[in-house]
Amino acid sequence: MAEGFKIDQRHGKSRVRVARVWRPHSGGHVMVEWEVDVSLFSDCLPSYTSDDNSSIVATDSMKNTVYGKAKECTEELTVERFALLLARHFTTSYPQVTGAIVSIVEKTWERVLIDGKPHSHGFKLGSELHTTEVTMKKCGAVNIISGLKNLSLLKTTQSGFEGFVRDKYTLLLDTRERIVATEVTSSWRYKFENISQIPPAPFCFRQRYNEVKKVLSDTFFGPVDTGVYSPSVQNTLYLMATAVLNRFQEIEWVHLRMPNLHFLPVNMSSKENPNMVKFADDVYLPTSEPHGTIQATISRAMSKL
Ligand SMILES: O=c1[nH]c(=O)c2[nH]c(=O)[nH]c2[nH]1
Repeated sequence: MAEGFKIDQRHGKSRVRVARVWRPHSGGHVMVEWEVDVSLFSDCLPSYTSDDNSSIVATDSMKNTVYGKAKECTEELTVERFALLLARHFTTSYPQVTGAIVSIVEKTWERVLIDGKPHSHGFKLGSELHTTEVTMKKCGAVNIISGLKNLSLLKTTQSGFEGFVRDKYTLLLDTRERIVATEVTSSWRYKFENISQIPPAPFCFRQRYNEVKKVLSDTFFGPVDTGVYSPSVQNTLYLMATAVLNRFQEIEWVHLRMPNLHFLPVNMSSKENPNMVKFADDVYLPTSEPHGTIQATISRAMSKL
């Protein structure tokens, strides 16, 4: 590189919003809403060091490609497969592009049920987001990460926190009875390392996403009648992540970020009315700030063989 500098660079288009509707003759409409980020590793150093833009793939063209490819996809597909398709396109179409990162966030438009019957073209927005980040090199090496955001979970009992460090700054009392609430952000890596290893249908990334979400929330809650006691968010996070790894062999690691959204006991009193509100596991002050944040990445230990 000229002038004794090194440069590490990529360029792309962020927050390309696209919705795609499929209208099969046989049944109800299918629709998705995506926000796509594309970032390309490409040999275009002269554009940084001079006025030579001749090797730049314009970010405007990247945006147009998102819409062009959405149009060309005549069959419903998942965010993972759309990200793979875009990454493959960019890394094979331009000699100077050596790699691509395509990230997509999908909103959950769910088919409406009216009196238990699925509506043919009516959808309502769920709160969770399905995310993916596909990194691909020209040779077809891939890294596929999927995830979810905004999965809000709460238990009114079967949670406590005791035995933690006590020093002069500690005010929190030990408890075996509290509300635990969180908004889970998770990501997990599929072990497929080359596009040739990605299983064709019936393997479905959306189905796997739904199954992972179910394993995470079922583990958080425990059995319907009895629940399961949580001694800390840390322990619950660990059980959630390991349940996913035990269930799905094609998942290599799971990252979980779980804010501890505190519901504080309400006690209110005055001299005249010392017991106006005396906390008896009934009245809480929900808070979002400040909150604890517990996060970990859990993977399988390497076999000692
Ligand atoms: O489950 C918890 N983990 C903590 O690390 C922590 N810290 C705290 O103040 N409350 C809690 N609860």
